[in-house]
Amino acid sequence: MSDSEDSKPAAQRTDAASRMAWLRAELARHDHAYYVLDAPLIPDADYDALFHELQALEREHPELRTPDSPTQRVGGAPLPEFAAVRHKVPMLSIQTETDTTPAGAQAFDTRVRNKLGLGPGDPPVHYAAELKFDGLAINLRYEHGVLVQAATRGDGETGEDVTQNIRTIRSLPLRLTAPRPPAVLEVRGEVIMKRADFERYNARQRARDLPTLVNPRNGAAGSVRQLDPAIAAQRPLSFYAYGWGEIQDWPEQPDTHHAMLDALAALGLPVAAQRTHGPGAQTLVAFHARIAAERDALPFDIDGVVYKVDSLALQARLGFRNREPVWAVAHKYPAQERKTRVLAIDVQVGRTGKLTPVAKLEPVFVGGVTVTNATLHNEGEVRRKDVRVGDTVIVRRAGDVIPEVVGVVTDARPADAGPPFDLYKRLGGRCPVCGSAIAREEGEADWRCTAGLYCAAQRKEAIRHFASRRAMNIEGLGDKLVEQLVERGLVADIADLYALTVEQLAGLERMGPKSAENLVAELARSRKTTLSRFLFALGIPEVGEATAAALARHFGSLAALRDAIDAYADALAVQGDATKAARARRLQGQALQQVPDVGPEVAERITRFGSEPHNQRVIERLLEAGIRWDDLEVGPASARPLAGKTFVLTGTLPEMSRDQARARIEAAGGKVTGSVSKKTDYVVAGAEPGSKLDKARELGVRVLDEAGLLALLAGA
Ligand SMILES: NC(=O)c1ccc[n+]([C@@H]2O[C@H](COP(=O)([O-])OP(=O)(O)OC[C@H]3O[C@@H](n4cnc5c(N)ncnc54)[C@H](O)[C@@H]3O)[C@@H](O)[C@H]2O)c1
Ligand SMILES: [Zn+2]
Repeated sequence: MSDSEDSKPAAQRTDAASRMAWLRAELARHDHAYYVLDAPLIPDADYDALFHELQALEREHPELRTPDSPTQRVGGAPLPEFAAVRHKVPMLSIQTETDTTPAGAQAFDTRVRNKLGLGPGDPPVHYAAELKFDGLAINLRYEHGVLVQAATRGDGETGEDVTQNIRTIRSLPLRLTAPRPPAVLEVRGEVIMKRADFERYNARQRARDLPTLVNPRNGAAGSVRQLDPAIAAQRPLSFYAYGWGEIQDWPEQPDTHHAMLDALAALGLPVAAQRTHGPGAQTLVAFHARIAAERDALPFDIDGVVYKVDSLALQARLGFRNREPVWAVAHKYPAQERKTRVLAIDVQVGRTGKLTPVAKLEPVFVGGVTVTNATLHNEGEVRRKDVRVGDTVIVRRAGDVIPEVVGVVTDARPADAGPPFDLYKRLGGRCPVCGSAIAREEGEADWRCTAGLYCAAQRKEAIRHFASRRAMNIEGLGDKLVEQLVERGLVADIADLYALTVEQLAGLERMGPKSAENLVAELARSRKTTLSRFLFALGIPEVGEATAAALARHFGSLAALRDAIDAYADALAVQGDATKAARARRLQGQALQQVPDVGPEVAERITRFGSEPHNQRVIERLLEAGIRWDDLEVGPASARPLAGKTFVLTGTLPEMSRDQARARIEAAGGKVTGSVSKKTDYVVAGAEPGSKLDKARELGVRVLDEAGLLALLAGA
């Protein structure tokens, strides 16, 4: 028994022993989730706190340290699906400086100087400083300049062979650029996912209502350890070198860390530009401060900076302790992920009407700011993550990205947690800003408010779009002015624009009487427009310039388009279709879907928008304000071969449904009526026709079968 053990009360020791056992088990559980499954259960900061607590207890009670303690190893077990790679030089961890103030750099310098036996009068030690990337450590083996193998760190001794996946990283040279490369050069560095690539990937997944990546680190680790290289190839990854392993036969090998990195860069390997080297702790303190200021603007996440003794000879003298180099330390920044509690889930209406669930949080300091709201993106995401009111969640804020909830700590769900999130129920089907109906198209991830012309949340955007050059082209109605008009209550919707007076406008910031007069004249001029511009200007979701033009060309007048919308709304409302296919067929026959480029989704969007009473009222008021255009002669004559002809349909056609036949006749300019008279030009008869066929024969009206109708439609 050691003296220290004797001097401690027995009770305290058993407490420590049981706490340490618990910490070991807890850390082992988190290691498995993090390293093997790539699915962490808690934020890194919490993990680090547990880890440091265990380290401190082991320092205090060395006799209670066990060989299987997580402090005695690095990383996690390799996945059995990958071939094992035995590292020639172990891949170690790195010591973390817990003090996040400049004193952290000072403490490292002091430790190094003491170990080297340097006194206050001795010259400063030179250091290299670089970024601490937050990704997955990889060892790249180049033999005679050719990449032959890539391996993960694994448990430090044995990693996984991930060569196939690593080859998909575009920025990695498969061959080094040197006339006489080293016989063997193992390059070590981090595979990461840049923030923009991560956001883009997740946005795409969200739009398709598919699972997203938790954070860039997990994205990188998960992609590299993906069993299917084709999937890995779809995930955009990057690599940065920061070290090396085995080296054979490299005559010009430099003798400092910073010169080694320069040499790696010269060989064509990606090395981050953010690094420095110089004498003493002040070099490190300055670098820590500089990178803290640049952190948000970096294209990737970092969790700190790394300091290394620059001279490789001194590094060798300092050596390793506890599987960590004594000559290096990681100095962290405040965490970008933290735990907190969900107080409520609100729904926000975006400027385009998109409804976004937002978690109201117990305030938490993360990524350098206090966060009280975090986006949950859309209903599908909330359900996949199963976020509920009362839950403890992990919140992430990195760079300038909006804070988001990355996951739930399910262990911590209270008994009285809220029910699974249901956006429609939560809102009672109404927009929380304007009370209009909300809708979501099939296959879409987002719910939307349907009253784009009326909803206060969408006001500014609606006016901006209405006035834009390719819409109503109202010159002088810039963003700043739109803000003022809305904020001062002068304009609530686009129809109000036409009631603005010179006096009202002249009172606004940066508006003289002259520019006020000009704007009123511009507004007056804009009243004369085209149907296509007008439809585009309404900002109907999914209706861009091309679709607006197609609608105008097809229907020729607003009245005709309204009829088509009414008919579509009726068709949508029909209940009791046995199958999806039957419903799709019924809608397909509708006039709206005969417009080029207008499929079922767009037709439904147009219908929702056009049937919304608030929107209708705004359109009425625009017309009352004098907006006008010349209706179009619908289509060139060749496109309307049935103009002026009247049809009656009877019986079942072999291919087309009756609705489809009717829509195609109408699209070609013909008219379909219900009963046969002398005015009827054609009766189209299918199988089991009724009395209409007899009537046609009686009156001598021409009778067609489906083939005959198709020939007419084709203009024959
Ligand atoms: N949330 C969890 O459940 C959980 C579980 C286990 C580990 N972790 C986290 O993982 C980290 C500890 O794991 P670790 O040992 O992989 O990493 P570490 O923080 O101990 O650092 C060592 C690693 O840093 C990386 N690195 C990045 N830039 C470097 C540079 N310039 N020079 C040298 N190395 C650089 C290397 O990949 C190296 O393997 C901690 O941040 C911890 O919070 C979290
Ligand atoms: Zn609304």
